[in-house]
Amino acid sequence: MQPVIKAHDVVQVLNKKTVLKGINLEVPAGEALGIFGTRGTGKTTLLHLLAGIDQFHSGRVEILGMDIQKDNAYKKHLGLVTQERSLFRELKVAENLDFIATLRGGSRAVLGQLVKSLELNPLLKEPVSTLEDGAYQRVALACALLGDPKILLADELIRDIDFYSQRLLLKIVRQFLKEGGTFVCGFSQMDYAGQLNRIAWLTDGQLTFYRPEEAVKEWQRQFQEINRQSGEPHD
Ligand SMILES: Nc1ncnc2c1ncn2[C@@H]1O[C@H](COP(=O)(O)OP(=O)(O)OP(=O)(O)O)[C@@H](O)[C@H]1O
Repeated sequence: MQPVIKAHDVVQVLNKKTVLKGINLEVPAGEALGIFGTRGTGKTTLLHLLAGIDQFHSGRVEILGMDIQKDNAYKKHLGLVTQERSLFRELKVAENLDFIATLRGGSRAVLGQLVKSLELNPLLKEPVSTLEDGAYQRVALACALLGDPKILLADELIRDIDFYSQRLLLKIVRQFLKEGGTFVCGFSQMDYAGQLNRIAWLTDGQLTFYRPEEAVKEWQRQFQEINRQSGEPHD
């Protein structure tokens, strides 16, 4: 079967710095792929390029069989949760949801279902600017899933938020995957690797692929190596 996302030799240069140095990636339908990397390795850069927010320097990306530099139609099948808050801050939660549902052709039934499953009812009248991080991420995920996307891209979906919101968000992502969706997320805390099918580890502008348990082992190995070099105890 044709991968839903395919990147070939993608290079991105930002401010004269080559951030991505030849990304090759194939994501099959239904996969939960994590793009892992420490701070500033280029996870957001890669996700923004897949989402069509930023043009890239060279290479080729196909999403749902479309060359994204030539055909924009793939965007209606994407949902995106950005790392920076990108909803309308001064609008209420309900107004954000209504606006995005209208823009993306999301049905009232889907909107109602997302409000229920992400437990947004108590938040509907709140301005987005007042939400704490976990509540904000629940609204952001609802907005991304309006319009029934086939692919969900998310940047640090559950980092540094309350445990209850984390569990709700992961539950909805699992449901999205069960219904045939494809999930690609950037993350920087290896604790979440077990939620994913495969890890694409971004180092020095290139990806290395691991099974989640292998990635965890490699992370522990690197951690111990750093401790060893700095004279700290191993465990
Ligand atoms: N618009 C830009 N102009 C110039 N440099 C940029 C730009 N955006 C990002 N960078 C640089 O590109 C590199 C990768 O940044 P990016 O935000 O993609 O990393 P990241 O892995 O998502 O980091 P974090 O975990 O901190 O979010 C960093 O060195 C960053 O400073």
